[in-house]
Amino acid sequence: MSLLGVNHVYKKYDNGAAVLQDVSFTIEKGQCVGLVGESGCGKSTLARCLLRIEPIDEGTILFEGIPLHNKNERSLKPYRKHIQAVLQNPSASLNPKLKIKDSLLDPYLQLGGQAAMKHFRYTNSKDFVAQLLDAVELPASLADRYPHELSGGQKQRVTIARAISIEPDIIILDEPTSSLDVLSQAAVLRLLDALRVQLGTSYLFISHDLSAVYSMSKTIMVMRDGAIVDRFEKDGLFSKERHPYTRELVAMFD
Ligand SMILES: Nc1ncnc2c1ncn2[C@@H]1O[C@H](COP(=O)(O)OP(=O)(O)OP(=O)(O)O)[C@@H](O)[C@H]1O
Repeated sequence: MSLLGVNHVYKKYDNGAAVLQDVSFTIEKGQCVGLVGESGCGKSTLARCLLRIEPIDEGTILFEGIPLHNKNERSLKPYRKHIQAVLQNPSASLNPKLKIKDSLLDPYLQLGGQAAMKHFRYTNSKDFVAQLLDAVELPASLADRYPHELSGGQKQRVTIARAISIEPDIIILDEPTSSLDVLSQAAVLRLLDALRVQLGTSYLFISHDLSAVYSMSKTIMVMRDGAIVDRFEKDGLFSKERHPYTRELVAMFD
């Protein structure tokens, strides 16, 4: 059984335009599935639907075979531990009034300090924060700073540390590097890849940047106007069988 199963999902906003159209895919344990498409095609809407920030109109979203799409906030709560997110803008994801250590502790404390851990060990809060900062290659001394005292790349590492702190099964990465400079982008992608291998986490890696998706993902899906128009294993990117739209993206990539 797949870790995440998305089946025939449709979504419209109140203004009526169809944003997601018959979207289906699966994610297996430890796998990175990439989703590429141009601005406005519906990528972030899909992320918000998977995170249940937005409801879907039709279809199913299953975690290990259990439907999530029809659960209310209360019955969804146990599943929040399994699916975390890292979004485009780290400044918006971190509470400016909280020190880094408090932001890092927040997901664990929200679970009532009950998260079952395989890789991190909670002995005390200081040590736990140090383990998390170390996992994202940041010095423990950043724990007492506020977000505005960190660079963009450091802030995004903190949001990654927050996401992995409760050892979720899946992380939805929605344009996680697009607000960073080129060097920080490459470093954050390398870090994410290493963490996937080390922690066995699965990713849905969403980006408009085909080269970033290509570097991270084993399976790649191409979205256009809310529909998945092509999907293939990474090795098949340059195949003649690719959808004409994928070939357009590849031509830009060259
Ligand atoms: N809350 C909303 N209400 C109405 N329409 C929306 C809303 N959010 C997004 N849309 C529309 O849905 C479509 C898809 O937007 P979405 O943000 O999912 O695209 P995207 O592929 O993530 O784009 P980008 O890469 O620019 O973030 C767009 O036409 C957008 O204008």
